[in-house]
Amino acid sequence: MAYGYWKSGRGEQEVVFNLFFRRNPFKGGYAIACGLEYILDYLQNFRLDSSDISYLASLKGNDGKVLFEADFLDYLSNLKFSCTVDAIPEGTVVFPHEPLLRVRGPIIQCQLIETPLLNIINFQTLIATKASRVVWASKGESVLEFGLRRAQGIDGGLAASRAAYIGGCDATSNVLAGKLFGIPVRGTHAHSWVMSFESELEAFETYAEIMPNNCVFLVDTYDTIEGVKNAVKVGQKLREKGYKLAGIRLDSGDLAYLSIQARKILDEAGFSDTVIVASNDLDEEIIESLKNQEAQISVWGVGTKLVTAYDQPALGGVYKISAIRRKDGSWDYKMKLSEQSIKISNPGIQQVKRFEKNGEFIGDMIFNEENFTESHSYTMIDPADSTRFKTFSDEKNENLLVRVFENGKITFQNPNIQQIRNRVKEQLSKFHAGIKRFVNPHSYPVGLEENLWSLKHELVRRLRKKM
Ligand SMILES: Nc1ncnc2c1ncn2[C@@H]1O[C@H](COP(=O)(O)OP(=O)(O)OP(=O)(O)O)[C@@H](O)[C@H]1O
Ligand SMILES: O=P(O)(O)OC[C@H]1O[C@H](OP(=O)(O)OP(=O)(O)O)[C@H](O)[C@@H]1O
Ligand SMILES: O=C(O)c1cccnc1
Repeated sequence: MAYGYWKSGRGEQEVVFNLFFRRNPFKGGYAIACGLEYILDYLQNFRLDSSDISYLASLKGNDGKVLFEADFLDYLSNLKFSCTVDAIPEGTVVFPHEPLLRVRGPIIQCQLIETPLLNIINFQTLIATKASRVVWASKGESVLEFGLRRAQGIDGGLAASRAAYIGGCDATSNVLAGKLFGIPVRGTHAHSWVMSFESELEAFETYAEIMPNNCVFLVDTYDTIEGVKNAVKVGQKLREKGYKLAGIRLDSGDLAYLSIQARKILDEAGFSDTVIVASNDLDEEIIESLKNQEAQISVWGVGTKLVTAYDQPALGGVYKISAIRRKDGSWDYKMKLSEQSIKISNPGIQQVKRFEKNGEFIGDMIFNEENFTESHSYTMIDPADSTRFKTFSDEKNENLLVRVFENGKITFQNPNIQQIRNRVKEQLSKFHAGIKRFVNPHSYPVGLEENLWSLKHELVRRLRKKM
């Protein structure tokens, strides 16, 4: 496509693209925007070096001839990224059809970055959302991300650890993620530690001698209840030396039943401060169920199902063109038609206003920034049902998209990972709890500002007539 735009003399034509998703992941009521930091890094380093150009020069078409002419490759080797990018900051709660990113600039450049942008945002947004659900299920108890061993490759594992921390996990067992992103690292020990000794007791005792301050014993290698008793024996020795038995970990069997039994044994031996960690294919639904069963677990180790987003392995984010600059300087608004109304994209230079009343978010309005004036009162229409509308008068509001890249430079100070994680917490606390429930969540109102709604319907009529 880039070659086509260049060859037809349209490569520099100014356009606007929006990146958005159409459905909340996990049949949930929201998503958490994540991945902007990677995007800014990518855009800042965007270039094709000589090895890229040589590779492209070697590509042949179906006729066996060289695919790209030398002048085009020359153009590519001199290409500097000059688009203007607006984005919703990481850690913001977002909803279907809201542009998470808006890219404006020469069509060749906007197009070349489509796949990287989608790759980064789709994955990290998905994992941050999954993490926030797992954390919601844990009701404020600690969630440790244990996913690297089953993550989608090393780079996927790294990005997943970052997104999981942003989504609300407290720490990761991925030490590289700790080093690179400043995420706290935590972990216990594996069955192999126990199995490498003659007995479980000897394994725990040796561990306690070496790391008396970090004893969380995995008790299920042979028999969980016997394992808890062994942990208590070592705990008593630790106590005599002035240390504490920090915890035990359950990794198999009925986690509700075993945690209740383990709690009794620990309490009776005076270890009421010793925490019970659980792991084993946990996700938000199992955690919710275990809590309903009054499981005595206070730290949750969650791996595979979190970092692979097991029940929905991809967010369906897309990148659609929504405006093209005409020669006379005006915008020609664009949209994609579809038989399915959910797939009809929105036209315009889109921005999102989030309204707030008494500390609670009450609705988001997508509007066309061109020909838009700030006022006291706004009306938005439900895109799925034009008879439903919502009016906002004098309510506090905020435009969600901010300028992050302009004239080849980053123009936005991305907050540090801690601040992004705090933003998630703060944002989630301002939405009605109904959007967070797992079954049939409440649908938060997101509408089209009335002029954008009219523009969209006028365009649909015109496009359908043309066909
Ligand atoms: N009380 C419970 N209620 C709901 N789910 C549970 C409960 N206890 C454990 N689970 C979950 O059920 C699944 C049990 O997995 P599985 O059948 O592999 O059993 P296991 O005891 O782990 O066996 P193995 O010893 O082979 O690991 C896990 O996802 C676990 O988190
Ligand atoms: O279940 P997840 O959510 O992915 O959490 C991480 C899992 O990885 C480990 O299991 P593994 O079977 O690899 O055993 P190990 O502890 O003996 O290494 C750990 O014991 C957890 O069960
Ligand atoms: O217990 C742990 O620390 C652990 C287990 C599996 C994966 N990561 C960490």
